[in-house]
Amino acid sequence: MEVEPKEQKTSRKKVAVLPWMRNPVDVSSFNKCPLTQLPFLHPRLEEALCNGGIESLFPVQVAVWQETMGPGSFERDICVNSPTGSGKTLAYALPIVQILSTRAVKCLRALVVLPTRDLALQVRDVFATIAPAVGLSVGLAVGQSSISDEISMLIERPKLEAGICYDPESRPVELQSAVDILVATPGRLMDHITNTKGFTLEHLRFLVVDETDRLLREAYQSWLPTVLQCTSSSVDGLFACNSNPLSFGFGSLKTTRRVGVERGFKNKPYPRLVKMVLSATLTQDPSKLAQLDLHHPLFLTTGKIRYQLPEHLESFKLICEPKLKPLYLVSLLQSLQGEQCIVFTSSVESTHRLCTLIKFFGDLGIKVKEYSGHQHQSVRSKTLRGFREGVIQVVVSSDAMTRGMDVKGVRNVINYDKPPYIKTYIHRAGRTARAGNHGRCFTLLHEDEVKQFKKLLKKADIDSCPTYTVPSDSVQSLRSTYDEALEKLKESVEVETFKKQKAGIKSSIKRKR
Ligand SMILES: Nc1ncnc2c1ncn2[C@@H]1O[C@H](COP(=O)(O)OP(=O)(O)OP(=O)(O)O)[C@@H](O)[C@H]1O
Repeated sequence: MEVEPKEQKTSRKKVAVLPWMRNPVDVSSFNKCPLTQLPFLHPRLEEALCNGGIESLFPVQVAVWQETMGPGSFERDICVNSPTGSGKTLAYALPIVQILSTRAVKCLRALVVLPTRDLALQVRDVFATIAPAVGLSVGLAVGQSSISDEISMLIERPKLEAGICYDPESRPVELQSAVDILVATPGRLMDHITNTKGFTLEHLRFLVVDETDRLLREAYQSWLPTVLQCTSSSVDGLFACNSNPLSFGFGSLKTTRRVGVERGFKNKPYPRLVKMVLSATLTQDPSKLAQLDLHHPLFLTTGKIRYQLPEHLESFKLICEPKLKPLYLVSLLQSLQGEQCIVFTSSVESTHRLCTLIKFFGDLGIKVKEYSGHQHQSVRSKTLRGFREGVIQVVVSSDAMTRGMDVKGVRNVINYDKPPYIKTYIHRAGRTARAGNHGRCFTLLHEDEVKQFKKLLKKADIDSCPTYTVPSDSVQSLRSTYDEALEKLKESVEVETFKKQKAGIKSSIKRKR
C-alpha cells in the first residue's frame, strides 16, 4: 500500500507553493497536433511514430515539445503535472531522442528512473519504438537478468584484434557505454554506479524522474543525491563519483561541464544536466522538490485543479451490505460481462485472499489472477502478459499496479477497498480511461464510509459520484455458493499458514547448522 505522503498529512497546514509553480504553462490550452505539423521533428522519428500507431501528439506532448525544441532548447528543467494516461512518457521520450539524434559518439546521455521494474520495462518499450530510428540504443537496469548479463548489455569492451598480444598493464582496456539511454530502477542503478566498471554518468545530459512524488519517497541507498553528485561538476574537472580506475573510459572524449554563461543563466555549468520530473500528482512540497536541485524549473500542469482525473473517466460508488462485499464484487464482475478490469485491495494479503475466494465461486466464465509485490517477478510478468493479451479478464491487485501501469483495453477499475488518499484514488482509477478512452471506476463502500469518500473526492473537485447498483437477485442467487467458497477459503488459508510455518522452521534449522 502507498504510504501516506507527509504532505497530505499536513495538507490542512497549507504548504506555501513555490513561486515557479504559481504561473504554470496550462497544458489544457494545447491541442492535439498531427506529426506532419510538428516543427523540427526528425523525419525518421515521424516514420517510427507512425509505424508505432501514433499519428498525432497529445496536448501534454505538444506542450513539452514546444517548451523544449527550437532556440533556447532545454534551458530550464521541466516539471510536468498531468493526468494519468495523458501520455507523459512520450512527452519526455520524444524530445530527448530528437536532441540526442545528432550525437556523434555513443555514451550514456539520458537516464530515466522509475520506481518499479514493470514500469521501467514499459518505458523502455516506448524508447525502443523511436530511439533505434535515429541510431540510439536503449538499455535497461532493473535486475530482470543477472548482474553480469546486465553489465554485458550496458558496457562495451573494445574488440581486440586477433594475433596481437595485449599487455593489460601497459594499456588498460577502454570500456564504453553500449547504450545512449538507460531506463533504471533505483536499486540496480546504485549497483551499477558503485560496482560496474566503465559505468559512468559523467556524460549525462538528461535525467528523468518519472512518478516523481513516489520516487522522492524511495530513499534507496540515497540514489538521488548520488546521481546528482555523479553528474555535478566543479571547475577542476571532477566526477569523482566512480573512483574505479577503469571507469575513465573515454579518455579524450571527456564531457567537460564548464562553468560559463548559458543564455540567461550565469555561472551554471554547461552543458547542463537537464532534469525532467513528471507525475499525475506532482508534489508541491518545497522541501521534497528541493532534493531535485532544479534549475529555473518550468512548470506545466493541466487546468487549474491540482488533482485532475482523465476526461472520460466516470466514477461510481456501490453501497454494499456489511459482510456481503465479496458477493457484490462477484455480481459486479458478472454484470461487466467479461470486460477487462482491475480490482484494487488495500494489501497484499487481501489481494491473495480475495482472488482465492473469487476462484472458489466456481466457473464464473471470467479468468481471474492476482498481482502483487509479494509475487516473483516472473509470475507478475506472466500475469501482465496474459492480461495484455486479453486471456485474463480480471486482475486483483494490491497497489503494486497503481502507478503508471498501462494496459490497453482496461475498461473498469474497481476499488474493493476504499482508497485511503485522493492520490491513491487518482492512480488506481487512472489505469482506465487512458489515452482519451472511456473508462469507469467503481468504489465498493459500506454505508458508513460514504461521507468520508465524498470528502476524499472533493479534493479532486469531484462533486458527483452516482450510485451504481447490481441486481439484488443476482447477489441473493450467489449466497449459497458464497458460503461454500468461504469454507474453502478458510481451509486454504489454514493449509498455507501451516506450509509457511513448516518452511520457517526448516530455514531456522538450516541457519542454526
Ligand atoms: N500521441 C499518442 N497517440 C496515441 N496514443 C498515445 C499517444 N501518446 C501516448 N499514447 C498512449 O497513451 C497511453 C498512456 O500513455 P502514458 O503511459 O505515457 O501515460 P502517462 O501520462 O504516463 O500515465 P500515468 O500517469 O498513469 O503514468 C499509452 O497506451 C500510450 O501508448
